[in-house]
Amino acid sequence: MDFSLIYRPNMTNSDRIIVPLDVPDLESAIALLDLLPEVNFWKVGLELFVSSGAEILGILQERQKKSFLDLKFHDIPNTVAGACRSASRYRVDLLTLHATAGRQAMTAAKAAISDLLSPPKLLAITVLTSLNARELALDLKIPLELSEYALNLALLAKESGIDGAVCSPQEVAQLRRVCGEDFLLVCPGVRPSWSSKGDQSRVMTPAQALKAGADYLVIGRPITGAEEPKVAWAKICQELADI
Ligand SMILES: O=C(O)c1cc(=O)[nH]c(=O)n1[C@@H]1O[C@H](COP(=O)(O)O)[C@@H](O)[C@H]1O
Repeated sequence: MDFSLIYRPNMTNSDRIIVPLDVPDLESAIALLDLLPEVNFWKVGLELFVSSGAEILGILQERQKKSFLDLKFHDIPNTVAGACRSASRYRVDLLTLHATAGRQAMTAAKAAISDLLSPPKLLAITVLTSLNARELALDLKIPLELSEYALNLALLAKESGIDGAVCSPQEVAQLRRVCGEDFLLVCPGVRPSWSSKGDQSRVMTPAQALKAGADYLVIGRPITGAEEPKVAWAKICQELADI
């Protein structure tokens, strides 16, 4: 099913790409912002936040960029709720927590930010895109098909009042069908045909992922690890302009 023309019609397809600042320090992050002024949506994850703190979030705001704070909270309800409230202080657009923290943690997280003027949208991580079906069954002992497990976690998040989910492009069509149009679906695990998978397992190309119903694509190393990041960015935007 092709959802790409139905969803978010006021956005260009390049507005749907989120580039992660997966770098070890603030200087490298600023260098990437300077190199890719075309990118409007950036993700700050564990590597940069742990090394450099929140300063980058202020810089993104000054530059009028959208921001996704991806700290993947996974703890007891009281702690997850407090972390979400603290993170909301940075006025980020998106914030992640793990669906496997459970219903109470997700409900508490939502409640903890509901009185804020413009709270971030909360996204629940379903099944990390680096995992494959074999690892899920043999190592993690999850007795469900991977796609069924991802769907269950997304539905649990939705029932708990969470705004959307992070999932692999391989599950996004099913999640879109079941969770509906208003549930935000963000897909990492996106690889153009000309790039390598690295540690990602469940991948699709940018065009396939958008057509399958993703709202946003997180695309990192194919752009930031390319010899010429600007060229890689332009190539992906061109591929998406053609769908
Ligand atoms: O929450 C995420 O963004 C995330 C969830 C997931 O299941 N898989 C995943 O790769 N990510 C993040 O998405 C980005 C993917 O980067 P690349 O593999 O370089 O494209 C990284 O910053 C990961 O932390």
